[in-house]
Amino acid sequence: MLHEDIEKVVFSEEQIQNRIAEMAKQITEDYKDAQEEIYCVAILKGAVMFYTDLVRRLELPVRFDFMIASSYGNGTSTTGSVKILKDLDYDIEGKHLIVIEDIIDSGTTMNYLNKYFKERKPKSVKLCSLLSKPSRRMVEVPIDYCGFEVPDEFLVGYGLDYAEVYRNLPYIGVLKPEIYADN
Ligand SMILES: O=P(O)(O)OC[C@H]1O[C@H](OP(=O)(O)OP(=O)(O)O)[C@H](O)[C@@H]1O
Ligand code: HPA
Repeated sequence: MLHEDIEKVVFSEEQIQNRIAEMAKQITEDYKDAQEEIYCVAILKGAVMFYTDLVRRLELPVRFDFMIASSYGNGTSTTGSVKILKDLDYDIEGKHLIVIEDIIDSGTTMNYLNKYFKERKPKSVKLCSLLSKPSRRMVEVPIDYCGFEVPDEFLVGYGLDYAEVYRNLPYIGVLKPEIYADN
């Protein structure tokens, strides 16, 4: 039903947590002289697990904000159109922004959101993504902090869903082929 649907584990819970600790150390170091709050924006829903694990390890004054963006529907490839279902709560003009994503795949979502953020004139914007799938990229998206590069496989777990299921797995894996409705 849940674990039984997984063909293989790609990143274990331990591998994910170890990498997040390294990323948090790097970000803490990079912003240690900022002397202002860092606005950490999660792009939900996928980034929920990564966000909470990462920010609790940042030794910096952080402000939480959340956007909900969606473009995948129930399939395994982007629809190409990004819907913002929830906007930022704060005015980010003149602020340091770190955008926190679970995965950059085709790049469509972040390409769209980058333009949106830049129009709001933050002091700086950096992108932090746990995963990057470079072989699927349709638009270039610079990633400042990347956890792991992954091959061209549809991944689930640790926030990543297939048709809204499997987000609560503590590891990242690949589903058995018979699970996909579009197979
Ligand atoms: O680089 P891309 O091809 O745009 O793919 C990346 C985006 O896809 C996923 O979101 P999704 O639209 O599935 O919404 P979700 O976060 O609610 O799962 C993921 O969380 C990223 O935001
Ligand atoms: O591999 C993926 N898995 C789940 N959601 C995604 N959104 C973009 N790529 C993926």
